[in-house]
Amino acid sequence: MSATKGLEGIIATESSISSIIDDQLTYVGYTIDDLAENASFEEVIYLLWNKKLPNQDELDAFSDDLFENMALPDEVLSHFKSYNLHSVHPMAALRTAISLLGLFDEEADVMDDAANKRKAIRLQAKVSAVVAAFSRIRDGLEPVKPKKGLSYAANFLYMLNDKEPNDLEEEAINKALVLHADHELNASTFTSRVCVATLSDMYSGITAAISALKGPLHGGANERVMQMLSEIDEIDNAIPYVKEKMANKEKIMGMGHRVYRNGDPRAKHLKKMSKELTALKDMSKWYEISVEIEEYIKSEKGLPANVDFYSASVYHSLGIKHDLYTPIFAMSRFSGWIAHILEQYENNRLIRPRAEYVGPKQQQYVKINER
Ligand SMILES: CC(=O)SCCNC(=O)CCNC(=O)[C@H](O)C(C)(C)COP(=O)(O)OP(=O)(O)OC[C@H]1O[C@@H](n2cnc3c(N)ncnc32)[C@H](O)[C@@H]1OP(=O)(O)O
Ligand SMILES: O=C([O-])CC(=O)C(=O)O
Repeated sequence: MSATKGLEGIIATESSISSIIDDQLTYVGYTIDDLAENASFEEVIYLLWNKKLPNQDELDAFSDDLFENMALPDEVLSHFKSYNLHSVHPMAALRTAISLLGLFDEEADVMDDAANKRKAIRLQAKVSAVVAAFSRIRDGLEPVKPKKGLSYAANFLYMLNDKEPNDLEEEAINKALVLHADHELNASTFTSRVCVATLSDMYSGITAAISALKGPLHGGANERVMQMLSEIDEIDNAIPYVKEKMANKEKIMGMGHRVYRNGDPRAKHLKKMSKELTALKDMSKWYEISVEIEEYIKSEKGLPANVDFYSASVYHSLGIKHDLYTPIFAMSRFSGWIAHILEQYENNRLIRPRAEYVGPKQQQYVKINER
């Protein structure tokens, strides 16, 4: 037995949700390019959970169901007033709030298909309200209730800003949500599957996944990309900055990928959006600095930009606080995690790989006073 570091290249499960083949990403067989150009996030959630696109009636009913389930229990809202929101990361707050929501869901531990589908809707609906409410309460503002008739993307911005977004802002968030929804067996999705393969409940699987997404090598990279862009600040500083980072063996956030070698197919959509939005908001320098870094790292290390790289300047141009970038990623990825949790339950077996033991052997216990 010998170990494969980071499980690189190991096929750990079968799945019919999303695939990455020859650097092409598909959800249930639809290319990400097709979906990014045409689909609403609600259609994508439906697709991932039902393995088919909804017709108009199905979409209307599904969207209504999401809307009806967005309200948060008062206890979840009031718990945000019980600690210093300025001293915790919103991903930690999200992790706790979702776990807390489970305590108010009478079906949390009911494991049949129908109950799991109802919990799926509740979780997907409420996550956007949790992220928006956290941000508003942190700013000393009252949470805003969702508005009937708005899309999932528009409702999130409405609950966040107490203002309906314009078409371009709604389109940008919708596209970002579509692009981040699922990604085969990434670290957080794998985490959720490992968790529920013990027949633990959906809230536990999602809470575990949030915990994995939070890390800077995964979803946490998008916030750090914006931190890097802010530190660089001027285009002339970009290359000296990344050269110094690389000389210190530090990673450049938003660059590189375990699976894609020639480029992440989602990045070009975010790059285009970043170009358009930053130009419109008179913030082109963030796009230009990003391009400078991308080209330099590509030529020096052969590493492509990943999905986190251009999402940073997109969210910045929408006026979103930097530490909400990873929670927005989570909002989208809830749909993929839930699809994988449902798929795991459908054909479950405990996930329990082996470790190659490399520690000392044949040791003899020595009494404490003789050590
Ligand atoms: C949604 C997502 O999760 S997308 C990924 C988000 N994460 C990031 O953007 C963080 C920055 N990127 C990284 O840390 C990595 O590229 C990962 C974690 C995404 C993939 O990691 P791995 O597949 O394990 O690649 P690994 O870390 O082994 O890198 C291979 C080589 O490329 C280098 N490398 C990889 N990514 C980077 C980077 N971002 N900056 C500089 N060098 C890098 C490594 O130093 C290593 O070089 P070496 O062979 O000379 O030692
Ligand atoms: O697949 C991965 O390893 C990381 C990633 O891009 C994602 O989760 O979207």
